[in-house]
Amino acid sequence: MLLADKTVIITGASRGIGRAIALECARQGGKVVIGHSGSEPSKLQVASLIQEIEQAGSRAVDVGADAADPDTGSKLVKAAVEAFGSVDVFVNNAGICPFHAFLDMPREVYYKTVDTNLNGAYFAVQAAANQMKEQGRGGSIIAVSSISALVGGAMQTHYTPTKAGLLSLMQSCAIALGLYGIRCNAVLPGTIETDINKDDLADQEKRDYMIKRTPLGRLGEPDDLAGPVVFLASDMARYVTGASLLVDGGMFVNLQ
Ligand SMILES: NC(=O)C1=CN([C@@H]2O[C@H](COP(=O)(O)OP(=O)(O)OC[C@H]3O[C@@H](n4cnc5c(N)ncnc54)[C@H](OP(=O)(O)O)[C@@H]3O)[C@@H](O)[C@H]2O)C=CC1
Ligand SMILES: C[C@H](O)[C@@H]1OC(=O)[C@H](O)[C@@H]1O
Repeated sequence: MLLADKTVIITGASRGIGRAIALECARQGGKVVIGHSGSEPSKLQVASLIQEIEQAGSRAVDVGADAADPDTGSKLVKAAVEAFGSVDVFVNNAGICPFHAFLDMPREVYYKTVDTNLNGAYFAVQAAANQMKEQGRGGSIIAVSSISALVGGAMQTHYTPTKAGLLSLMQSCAIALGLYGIRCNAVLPGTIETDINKDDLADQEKRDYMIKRTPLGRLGEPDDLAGPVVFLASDMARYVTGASLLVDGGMFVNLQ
């Protein structure tokens, strides 16, 4: 098992990509801290996820706290240390993408998106890194960025800068934390079918267009991210830091 004896914190793990990552980490022997918003629906989703993780033979605890809050990272780290004694892997995954046009972007939508996706992540990565430094045996930090770190979207002008920001944060942290054996990498998903784009992909024309742009001929599933994240989390990736891995079925390189 690739993550035996490791404690993994994953933000936004109640559903979608984060949930798939949490389950695979557990299957690989990792003990899991599940971050989520703390809303009533998320509590139910997390309860069923913890059951699945236990059935897979591992253990999990959850922390319901707003990813936008700069104190949430410390709460996740505290929960990990209390429950399992360490933090070995931190996956920053929580995110929102409320599609909206640029010219009349409401300030509150802009700030909420940047706070949730990037500002909270900055302090969460900092909290995880400080814990890993204290433990003295390195660690792995992974940000779920996006193909949108590299390309634009007319309805995502508030969102794409957060994904570029996460990619850049991992690159700079790889330099800042290499000294402590802490590796920092980013995964860049393409279009993965989850709640975040349910409404957008309900438009059949848009859906067909996104599939047509993808050389592998289908949209992504949350589980498509699980393997790449587990690899980066594991010691198999021991010399990989500052890297970014597109997980997009080939969409990015498909110009013509
Ligand atoms: N789906 C896609 O095509 C792509 C997604 N991504 C990125 O992947 C990540 C996961 O997205 P995805 O799984 O698709 O989306 P989902 O909407 O399915 O899941 C989002 C997750 O983030 C959590 N979350 C959202 N807001 C907050 C908050 N304020 N505080 C705490 N947790 C919060 C949710 O928790 P709760 O259930 O409690 O609300 C949920 O667990 C995001 O960062 C997204 O940008 C990147 C590229 C493509
Ligand atoms: C939410 C979008 O469908 C999704 O988010 C991303 O980061 C991808 O680039 C897609 O646009």
